[in-house]
Amino acid sequence: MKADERAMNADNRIIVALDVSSQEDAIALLDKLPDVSFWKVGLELFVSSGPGILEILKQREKRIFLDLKFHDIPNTVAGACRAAAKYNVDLLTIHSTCGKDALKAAQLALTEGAAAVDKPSPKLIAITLLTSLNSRQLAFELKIPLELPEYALHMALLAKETGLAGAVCSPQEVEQLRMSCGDDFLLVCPGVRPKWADGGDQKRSMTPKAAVKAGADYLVMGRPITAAPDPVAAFARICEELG
Ligand SMILES: O=C(O)c1cc(=O)[nH]c(=O)n1[C@@H]1O[C@H](COP(=O)(O)O)[C@@H](O)[C@H]1O
Repeated sequence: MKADERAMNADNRIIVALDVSSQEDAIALLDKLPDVSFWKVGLELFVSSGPGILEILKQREKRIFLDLKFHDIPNTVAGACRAAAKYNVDLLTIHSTCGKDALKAAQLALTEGAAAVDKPSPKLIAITLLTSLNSRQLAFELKIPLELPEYALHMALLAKETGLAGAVCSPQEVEQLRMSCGDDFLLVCPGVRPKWADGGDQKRSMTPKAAVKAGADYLVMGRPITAAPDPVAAFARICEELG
């Protein structure tokens, strides 16, 4: 995505996470927030209610981020990507820590899978380091000897070198990743928190405005909107803060 495309409306930049456990609850959120144009279907909803929600989102002409965070051997992630291609979603996730062979196999299978069903290929984006982890956990639980920013950059570059379309990173690393990965590399940031929202389990947060200023193409937000007492007002307030 080029810089001019990045200068889009605030509400087009926000991807709202449909982190609910049933299709009925998901539809209730879609009904409540008709102005949201980009939705994320993640593990909770996909595992509990299957792919039906994707068809519903398509019927409503919404863009879809299918966040299944694949993490497996090359043959398995390739099979999963080939199968996911038929859903005709916009974004799909895989962990960079699968390694280059798996990332390459996944990208190739996704492209082939999309061509086989005559659909555009979803953009495959790689998780660098989950936003729920901090540098202490990286060092002492995961035993990664690199500093956190260096590790996140390394994971993003692995994805870029393998031909993936972009990466998922915390807003705290997005400026550095943007500088190193260039303007054509899609950078999607979860772990975004307005000042007035609860941080929850997110450890490397920034405000929506700061994240965009630092170079994020898209912001992924769930609870600050969906668990707010008034989700419509929360979404409107975030759009207003983004300017
Ligand atoms: O891939 C993701 O979207 C993701 C990656 C990551 O590192 N951290 C992260 O929070 N996410 C997702 O972003 C969403 C954040 O939700 P909230 O914390 O409720 O805003 C959740 O659906 C997470 O699964």
